[in-house]
Amino acid sequence: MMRQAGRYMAEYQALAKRHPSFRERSENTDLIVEITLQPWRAFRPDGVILFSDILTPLPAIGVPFDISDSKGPVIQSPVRSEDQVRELVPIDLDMLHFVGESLKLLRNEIDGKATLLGFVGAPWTIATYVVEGGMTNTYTNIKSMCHTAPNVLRGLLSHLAQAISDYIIYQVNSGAQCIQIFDSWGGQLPPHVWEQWSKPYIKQVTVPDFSCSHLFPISLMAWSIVSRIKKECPHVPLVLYINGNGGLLERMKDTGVDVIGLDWTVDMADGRRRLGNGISVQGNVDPAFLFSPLPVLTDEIHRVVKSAGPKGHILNLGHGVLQKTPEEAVAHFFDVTRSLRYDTLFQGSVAEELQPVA
Ligand SMILES: Cc1c2[nH]c(c1CCC(=O)O)Cc1[nH]c(c(CCC(=O)O)c1C)Cc1[nH]c(c(CCC(=O)O)c1C)Cc1[nH]c(c(C)c1CCC(=O)O)C2
Repeated sequence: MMRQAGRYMAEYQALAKRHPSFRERSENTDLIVEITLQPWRAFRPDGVILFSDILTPLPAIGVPFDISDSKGPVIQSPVRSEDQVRELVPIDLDMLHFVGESLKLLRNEIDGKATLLGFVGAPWTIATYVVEGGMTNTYTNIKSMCHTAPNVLRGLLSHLAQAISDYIIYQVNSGAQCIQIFDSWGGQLPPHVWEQWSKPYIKQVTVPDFSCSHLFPISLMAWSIVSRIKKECPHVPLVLYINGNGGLLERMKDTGVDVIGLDWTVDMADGRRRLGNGISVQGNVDPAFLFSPLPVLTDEIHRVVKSAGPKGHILNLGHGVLQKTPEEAVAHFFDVTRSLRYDTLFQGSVAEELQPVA
């Protein structure tokens, strides 16, 4: 369960008051470990997600950023020209030492009692921040770049895909046992545009793109994350999450990832039907149910688990925990989940049939 947009824990808010800079909170090993462990200590989930941000690796490729309380992520110099793309550097993992150190410490601390998750942003989603300079409702700068400066955008996405692949491998070598790829804003694209501008950089095949070779000799290939990770760390499950992915499910199937995150606008049973048996799913309780009376939340968890069926489902919210969510509702979510029993939920299905994905 993620708390990115939520910051719902009083303990986190108190720590954030003492350390008001997001960059400090997410780049100081002691703070990262402490914040990561807050929900683990409080709720004992099966998965512990590193406290970080999808934008954290940006300074290590030459793009400084900040996260302001009022505006969210801010990139001081948005990247929109060929020259700016050329100035990007290969990812300097030494600059991200705090991520590696934290993952190592967390693996020790968790001691096999939960799975430690790392995460990255997909190239398209990271590029929305790098090009727009921050959050946007319209994505007009980056969307128009697909037509006005396609080679510049391809160069940027290829650079990001390569950097993100290196960063995933670094997280895995440091102790991450599962990686979630957030293409949070992939759902802002018409599906055929997502196929062209996001999927190739995630997918399990390399897509030669020679049209820009005179501009970006190093990025002849659309760098694909999944193909590289599946080759170098075949044992690490990959989860792909796209916010608003109802229009994309069939198109996400052949990316090569192991699990597809569903947001709550997709009916779980429909989602499973559309995706077929070959792929696992994660989700998809509407985070707003955590504001409802607890028995309503209980029923909704049961409904989602039943609709997902007995195999290959990671129960989760359909997105992060919302701001101001009552902590007792989060505790209730985990209590209910722990009390679920396969034999009563899925009569006729035997527990041996279950194949955990992580
Ligand atoms: C798109 C995206 C971002 N960051 C992330 C995504 C993908 C997930 C999604 O689809 O929402 C991922 C993220 N960001 C953060 C986490 C940590 C997960 C956890 O602790 O459980 C994760 C998984 C910390 C954070 N990242 C951020 C916060 C809030 C700032 C703070 O606590 O000071 C946290 C805890 C800031 C951030 N960073 C980003 C946004 C949109 C914001 C929120 C801005 C706002 O609401 O003001 C970019």
